[in-house]
Amino acid sequence: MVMTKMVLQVQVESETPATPPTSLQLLASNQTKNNVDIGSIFGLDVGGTLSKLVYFEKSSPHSNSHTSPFLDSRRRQNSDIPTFPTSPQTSPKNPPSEPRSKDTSNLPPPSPTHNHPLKRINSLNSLHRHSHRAALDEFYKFANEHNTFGQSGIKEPHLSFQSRSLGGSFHFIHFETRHMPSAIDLISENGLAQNIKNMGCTGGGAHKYSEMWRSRVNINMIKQAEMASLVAGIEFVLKSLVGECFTFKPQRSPVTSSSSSPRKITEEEWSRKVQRDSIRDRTTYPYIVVSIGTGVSFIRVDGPGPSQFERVTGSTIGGGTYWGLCRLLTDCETFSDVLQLAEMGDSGKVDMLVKDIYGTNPEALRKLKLPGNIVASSFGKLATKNNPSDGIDQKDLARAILMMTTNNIAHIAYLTARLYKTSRIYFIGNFLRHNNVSCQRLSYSIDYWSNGTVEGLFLEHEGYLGALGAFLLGQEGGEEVKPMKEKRRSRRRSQSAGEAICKEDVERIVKGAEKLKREGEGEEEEEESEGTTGIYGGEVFAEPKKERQRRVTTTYIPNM
Ligand SMILES: Nc1ncnc2c1ncn2[C@@H]1O[C@H](COP(=O)(O)OP(=O)(O)OP(=O)(O)O)[C@@H](O)[C@H]1O
Ligand SMILES: CC(C)(CO)[C@@H](O)C(=O)NCCC(=O)O
Repeated sequence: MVMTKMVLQVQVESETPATPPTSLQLLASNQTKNNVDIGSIFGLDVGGTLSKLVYFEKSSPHSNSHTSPFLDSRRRQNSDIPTFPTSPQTSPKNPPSEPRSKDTSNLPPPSPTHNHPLKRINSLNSLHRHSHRAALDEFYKFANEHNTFGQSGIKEPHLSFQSRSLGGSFHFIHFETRHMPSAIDLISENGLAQNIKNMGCTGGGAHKYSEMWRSRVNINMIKQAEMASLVAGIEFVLKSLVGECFTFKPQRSPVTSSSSSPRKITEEEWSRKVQRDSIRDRTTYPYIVVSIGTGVSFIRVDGPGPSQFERVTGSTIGGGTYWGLCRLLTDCETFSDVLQLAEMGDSGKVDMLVKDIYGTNPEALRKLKLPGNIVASSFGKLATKNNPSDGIDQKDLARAILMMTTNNIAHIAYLTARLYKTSRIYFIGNFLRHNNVSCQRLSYSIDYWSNGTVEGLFLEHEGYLGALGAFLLGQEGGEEVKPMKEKRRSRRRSQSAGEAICKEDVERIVKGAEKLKREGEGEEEEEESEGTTGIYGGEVFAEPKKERQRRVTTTYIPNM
């Protein structure tokens, strides 16, 4: 039976909340603030869908060490350090109860950067004052007593980590951005606003909601640029935390050159979670960051400096697309419900495969250089059926939308990495939260297309890097960090939101495509000899005639 929701429920949600402040809020905003400002413990990232709040809990001189699956880099220089183990059975988000030990003492200490180990952290030092301590204790009591807040606030205690260099712990909360007015109310109603004057904030909402924060609770948003915050957060966790970075690899060992017969590599096998090393030295750069939020941003990071990055392109097909379409086409009410549904679905019922177009004639497929069972067109099968919904469940739709979104991102990420000659792509953003299907598909796709020369990498704090960055940059004086080549940004971007690619993007892509074509022509014989390859289907055929060339600079930590 067709389960597709046929009725479109139009929910009008005020974009810029128009509700006037309540009397309580006005009272709060008019309140004379204390001579105390604990705002420097926060970093807020207000995105198109989710708002992420990081707060830093300064350790009191006698407090015990906070228990956390993550360790900062100072500790990893000792031997026998427990790390975040990686095994096929281990969910990336659920660390097993007994961490294994691994000697990482041979790793060099992290190189100092603009944001590590935060020497100029005067704003945090002032928090030791008696007056601040009382305000902090009040906030920590409130925050630590709850795991949920208001309409959609959720604390994620498993992500908390201690930073010895900063002398305290980071904690993580998120809520839906559409509930911003009630989030501000919550702060106000609990008497927390009077001790906060300035707060580091990033994301589009740092601008959009700044006036609301000021008028309702008299809190000033110290705005940090979105991409600079993301990069600062990434650099910080990569240099500071053991167990932060991981990828997925196949369960079986890769095909060897000695194998003579064609071998199927199924996507299902690409499920072995493997821990990856953090940033070691300059050879890590450049790398690509793909931030999969509501929309998708692609950033090239050239070095550890505060402005050594550039947002090189974007895609409108992101987490918002996935969640938006699923809300329309399924009955799921939460993002985690729809991910669970997708895990059970079969996108093959919806997607049109190459063999649906070509038939199974091996000669024709050989000429096309595509195997028959890869996807030719996402959702294409529905275009040619008499009744498109026949035999299709919500779970199949959820899976197909997930695959379509993920494949599209993987494709752009791979081309971006080729264009900028990088071997590392860090995928971040809350679209990947508890989303093993997409993480595995991204790892698999990137490895496959690049012939093992580029690696898709993931971070445990994937959704909080902007918030962490806003906190960190705020400590450094609160000045907005401008990306490199800011001047080039005077390039004309279309005013139309729908027109995602600007002229320079097109020129770059065309140049890149021409270059790839030239390279491809030069390598034609080699390509031929590598046999038929393809991706997108439930499985991929690889007919390698020679061993893959691995040029990945990442140090491989053997899976234990
Ligand atoms: N609880 C949730 N509610 C809604 N979406 C969720 C949830 N958890 C994960 N997601 C996914 O994460 C996406 C938002 O990710 P993220 O928080 O990184 O982006 P954002 O900051 O809101 O967006 P942008 O950076 O584009 O402004 C959603 O579009 C959805 O795909
Ligand atoms: C608008 C932002 C940067 C907000 O985070 C993000 O949603 C995005 O990168 N969207 C894609 C926009 C583009 O097409 O470049």
